[in-house]
Amino acid sequence: MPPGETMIEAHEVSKVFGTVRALDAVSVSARRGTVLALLGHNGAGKTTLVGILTAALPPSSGRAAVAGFDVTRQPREVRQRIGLTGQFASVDGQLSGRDNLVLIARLLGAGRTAARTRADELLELFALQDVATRRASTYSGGLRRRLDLAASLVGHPEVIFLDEPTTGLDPSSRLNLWEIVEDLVAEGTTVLLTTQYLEEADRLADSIAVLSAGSVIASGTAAELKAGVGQRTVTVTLDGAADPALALDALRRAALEPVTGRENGAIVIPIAASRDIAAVIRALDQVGIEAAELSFGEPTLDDVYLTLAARPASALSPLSPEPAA
Ligand SMILES: Nc1ncnc2c1ncn2[C@@H]1O[C@H](COP(=O)(O)OP(=O)(O)OP(=O)(O)O)[C@@H](O)[C@H]1O
Repeated sequence: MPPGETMIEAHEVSKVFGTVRALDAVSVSARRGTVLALLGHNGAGKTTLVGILTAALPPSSGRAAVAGFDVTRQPREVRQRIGLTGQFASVDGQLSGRDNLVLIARLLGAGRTAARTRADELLELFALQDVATRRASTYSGGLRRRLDLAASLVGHPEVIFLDEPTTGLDPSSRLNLWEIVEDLVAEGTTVLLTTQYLEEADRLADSIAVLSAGSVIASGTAAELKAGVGQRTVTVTLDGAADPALALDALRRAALEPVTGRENGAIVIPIAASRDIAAVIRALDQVGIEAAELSFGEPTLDDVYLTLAARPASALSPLSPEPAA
């Protein structure tokens, strides 16, 4: 399959459990070698969508395909091409890390020698050699996640589903896992990631879909989402001798809209473009004020999330068009 091929696609997928509409006409897609992140509070529908895309759960309506195979009509082909981690973990705590990987390779049909070779490759890739013969139940959280991810890769999947891969990990284990995911993606693996950590989506995801009560309420790149709700700002801290009123006046004359910030009387200036940073400095310079400190603030995904969460459900609409399938 050539690069750029759509590897994950859900088109108007709905799922109804009795009276609960867990998913309502959800459309998402991801191209080969990219990361799609699903964000959403508990109960938003992330697990249900992952269940449908992994051919574990039939959709009530709509269609979904993974690696070009329809999840309803070709579930076997789909399952052969995917790896699952997280809430779907298949690691047996009573077995060593190595025996887990060998067992999975054998279950996937590899011969004894090939299974051992694959296990050793993965132990090396995930730096698990030193603990390879220890029971998995004795592993730390970080080691367990690495083994879990290694287990999902035994069959060389084209698409992997990472369900909250770093929840509960310390910062260095989290970073380590992010680097592994980035390497896999660089080699062409496609990743669907569910996460509660906006920083994780920001770092790893090429595109993000925000789910709320079964609907996609926003989608796009992290930058697009931030531009949709966030506001870039310049924050200026004056030194004690400078007159804040004079500074505010000068900034207003430069067609800027400064507000006095909450901390240390700092002045916060919303800006539309990078050139406005220069306008801030020029305006202050013209009245002989030098900023003691000047910082530039990008909206964060947290801003996006908080803004979306604050909107009444009736006002929710996608911030940007769905990425083309
Ligand atoms: N088998 C089921 N039967 C009935 N309702 C279900 C079933 N599975 C999920 N739901 C409901 O569907 C909605 C979406 O659940 P889902 O587990 O997909 O959300 P989620 O975003 O994955 O949440 P979490 O982060 O808690 O796993 C919830 O209201 C949930 O209670």
